[in-house]
Amino acid sequence: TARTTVTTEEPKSESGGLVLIKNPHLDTMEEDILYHLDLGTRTHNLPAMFGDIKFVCVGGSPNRMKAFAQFMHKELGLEGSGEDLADICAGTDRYAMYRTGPVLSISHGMGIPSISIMLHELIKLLHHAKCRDVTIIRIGTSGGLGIEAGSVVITDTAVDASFQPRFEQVVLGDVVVRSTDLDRDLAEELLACSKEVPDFPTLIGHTMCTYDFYEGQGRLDGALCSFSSEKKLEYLKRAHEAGVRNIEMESTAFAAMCGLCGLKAAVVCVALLDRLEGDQIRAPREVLREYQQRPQRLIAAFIRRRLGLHPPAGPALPSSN
Ligand SMILES: O=P(O)(O)O[C@@H]1C[C@H](O)[C@@H](CO)O1
Ligand SMILES: O=c1cc[nH]c(=O)[nH]1
Repeated sequence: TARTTVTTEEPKSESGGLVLIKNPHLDTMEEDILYHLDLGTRTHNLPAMFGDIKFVCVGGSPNRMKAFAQFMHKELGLEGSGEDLADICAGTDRYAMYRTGPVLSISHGMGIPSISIMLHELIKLLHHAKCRDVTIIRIGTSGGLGIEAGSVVITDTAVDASFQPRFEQVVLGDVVVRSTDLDRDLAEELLACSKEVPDFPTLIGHTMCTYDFYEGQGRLDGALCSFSSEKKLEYLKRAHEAGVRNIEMESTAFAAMCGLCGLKAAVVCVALLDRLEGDQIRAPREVLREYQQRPQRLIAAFIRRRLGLHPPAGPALPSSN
């Protein structure tokens, strides 16, 4: 078990747009194998493959991230249908990665351990590839808190299950605490872009990140539950009063790791339900599929705007994700 709590207030040094790697050991390595991505510095020319990437989008499901890359391909007006985009990480089934134009789309699986492994390797990839001025966005799903199902939440602050803006990682037996600040200007820019996709509500709020979908998010419907429905509601209402508008399972680790490495980061998640009204996700699959597309449509509008591709093209997303 962990012994001490060490609070790190590591300053964000000026990176000149480059990705900051805070690991002196990396410089001494002759080769870096990005094992879970099936990529490496000896086996792949990472600057040639990825050097011009400007937008990285991550999300839990491999199919969602493939659908997003295909959608972006069309939105950017690139040649071909985009249906044949290849999985760059096809040699491993841990994560899936697609690129189209300056956009990289990668899956991260469920929960902090899974996204954290992916981010270590992705951030090193961006560093080895000498990428500059990269914006990274998590496009996900979540449980809403006091908001209508289908609403999209842009996170201003990622908080833990005690509503604190921190991410705790056990390192050599000590608990290391890292800040979970996200880029305020980016969140406001995304909110402004949401005016271009007016058919669903978009708001800014705190996002609570938990280590579990069931007990960890105060659900009564898991295999284990040791609390009453009153206690659950009391907890969720306290979260709401603290500014939490949605709950998911990756945002604190994502915010902490990207922030320390100098990446401008945002979290944009759709709410699949209002947790003040229930625990089970009852919406039909078709409805859930359309909900999942909402953050993708918002981010497409944002990327198009950043690239000067205005006004939005607006073709429908494929029905798969
Ligand atoms: O990336 P997604 O939207 O899949 O992430 C949320 C948080 C958990 O990973 C998962 C739980 O259903 O959904
Ligand atoms: O309630 C929910 C829905 C999606 N993802 C979560 O983590 N929680």
